[in-house]
Amino acid sequence: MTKEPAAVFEAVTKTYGSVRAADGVDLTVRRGETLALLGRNGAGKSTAIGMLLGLDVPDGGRISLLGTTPEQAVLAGRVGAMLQEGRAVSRVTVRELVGFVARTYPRPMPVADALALAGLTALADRRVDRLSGGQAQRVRFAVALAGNPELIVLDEPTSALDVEARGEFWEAMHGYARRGNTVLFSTHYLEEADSFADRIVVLDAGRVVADGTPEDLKRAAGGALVSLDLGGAPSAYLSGLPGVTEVEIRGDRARLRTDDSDATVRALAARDAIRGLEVAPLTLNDAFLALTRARAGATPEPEPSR
Ligand SMILES: Nc1ncnc2c1ncn2[C@@H]1O[C@H](COP(=O)(O)OP(=O)(O)OP(=O)(O)O)[C@@H](O)[C@H]1O
Repeated sequence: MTKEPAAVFEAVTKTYGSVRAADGVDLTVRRGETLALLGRNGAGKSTAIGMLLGLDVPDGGRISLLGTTPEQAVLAGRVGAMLQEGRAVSRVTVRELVGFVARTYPRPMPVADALALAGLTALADRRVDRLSGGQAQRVRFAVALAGNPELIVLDEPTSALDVEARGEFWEAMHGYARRGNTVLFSTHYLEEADSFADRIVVLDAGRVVADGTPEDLKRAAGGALVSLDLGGAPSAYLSGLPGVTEVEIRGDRARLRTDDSDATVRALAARDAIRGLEVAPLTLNDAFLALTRARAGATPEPEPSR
């Protein structure tokens, strides 16, 4: 197998009217990794995926896919995709549908392999319009596998699935990834990115704001959360306590982000300010919020009443 990266974005920009949907995206997707593109609604995930697949053209910068152009890679069946919408045809069986798509590619995957990888062997003779939502999604996965792709691109693949169907879907995807293939998926679900990706790239307002393993992201956003009841006492001093990087007051409760929770708690104790104390490690959700909130110019989520 050639050694070029699975995909490379270089200074990619895309503007829709006044919206910068891609604002200088630089990203290299390595072969064999499972990478999550994580971001809020409108962060630019679908735009990046559309350009990667050659469905949309960047205004500036360059994208290469498997060492060639997106168009060439897609035509050769080297890339499979599952995009957000897409209605299954009716009346044909699962096997017929996957076989039909496979025949349109130069070097297809054997249909039995695609069905097995998607966990559909037992459903091969079922009509595609008589499947549950989770099974129908796995059929779309089998269709994406039909060309025997080296890379598969999934735009929010599990957004409509329940927890069990989601688990089955990811099990199928892991079988494909274990063959040394590359998976790029977008998601809003932090837990999904955490559980299934080797690497998470956070997009915000068309920019890459973080890139690393889930653990890297938690570390980059810093430490722990210390929360306590204020008991009516003033709160201005909290931001000056050792380790504290961010203070949030909700009602009578203060939430402190700290990169040295021991020092913060000692300082609180010295002021006799420990009431209802809780110390919790930073979750991926906290890390994500901190990363997307910290961007200059980013629109913050509306905060509940302060
Ligand atoms: N064809 C288009 N015409 C105009 N604006 C667009 C178009 N496509 C995307 N946008 C805008 O570009 C921005 C990025 O959209 P995009 O769909 O890439 O985000 P996303 O991260 O995929 O969001 P979601 O999670 O909601 O799918 C948004 O502000 C969106 O409204």
